[in-house]
This record gives sequence, structure tokens and C-alpha cells, in this order.
Amino acid sequence: MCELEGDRNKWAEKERNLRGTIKCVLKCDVHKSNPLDPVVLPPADCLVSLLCLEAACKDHSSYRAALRNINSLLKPGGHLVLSGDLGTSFYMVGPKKFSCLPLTEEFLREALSAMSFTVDTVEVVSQADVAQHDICDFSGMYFIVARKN
Ligand SMILES: C[S@@+](CC[C@H](N)C(=O)[O-])C[C@H]1O[C@@H](n2cnc3c(N)ncnc32)[C@H](O)[C@@H]1O
Repeated sequence: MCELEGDRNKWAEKERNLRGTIKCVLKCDVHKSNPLDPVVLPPADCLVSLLCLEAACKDHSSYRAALRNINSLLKPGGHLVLSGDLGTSFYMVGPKKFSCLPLTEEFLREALSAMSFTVDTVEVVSQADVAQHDICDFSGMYFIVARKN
């Protein structure tokens, strides 16, 4: 078996395990004070949000409001894992163009601190170190782990 095939099998197995642990899929609107409305869940230990808030929010104030809304899903001491693109103003899905809120690391740190999160780690990968493509105008990617106080 070649190395690539081994990696593929490993990822396929991880995906099977992940799918096996999903109990249900719910609709989510980060602009609602309870994003899962009408469903109410007990506060979670950990919340993962990937490439979502910058696509859903038109400006910094709606981003802060959305962050407050998803924060309500998390228990005190719980972790927020936030990841996405920096500096993106658009992304393509096939021929369709979607607008996106360009973010900076400084804004993200400040918005999380203002929400009383403790930012545990921030990793930024510059666009030059990620595979080149023309489906969005990102300048980099961010990976943040923050703790709710
Ligand atoms: C760039 S896509 C990323 C999709 C996926 N998270 C991923 O990483 O591949 C942006 C996503 O944000 C979702 N989205 C847009 N507005 C939203 C909102 N108000 N609440 C929750 N999700 C929203 C879209 O449905 C879309 O799936």
C-alpha cells in the first residue's frame, strides 16, 4: 500500500468514527439568540465553528452579536474552537459568488476578550503556506482555542 492510500484509509476511518458519534443534525442560525431555536440543548463542553461566522455576518457588530449567540451554547469553562479565513471578502461555490466579512487576528482576539473568553491558542497560517486556489481572496487561515470564563 502506498503512503497516500494509507493516509486515505486513515482519514476514511476517522470520518466513519466521527459520523458514528453524531447523534443528530440541527438547523442553526447564528443571528438568533438561541442559534438552535426552537431546540434547547444543555450547555456544551466544547463548540467548534469552522468558516461560518465570517460567511454569516455582514459587519463587525453582527459578528460580535453572533459570537455572543453561539457563546450561549457553551457552559462556563467550556472551549470554543474557532477557525476560518483571514481577509476574505468573497468565496466561490461553483459559479456562485458569496460575500464574506474580512477578518483580522487583532479583531478576533479583541472580540473574544470583550466576550470574556480567555484565548488559549491562536495559530495563523499565511496564504503563501497554503495550497493556491482562486475560489477566495483569503490572506491566511486562523485556528483559535478559547475558554469561556
Ligand atoms: C464557507 S461555508 C463553510 C461551510 C462549512 N462550515 C465548511 O467548513 O466547509 C459557510 C457556511 O456558513 C453557513 N451560514 C451562513 N449563514 C449562516 C447563519 N446565519 N447561521 C449559521 N450558519 C450560516 C452556510 O450555510 C455555509 O454552510
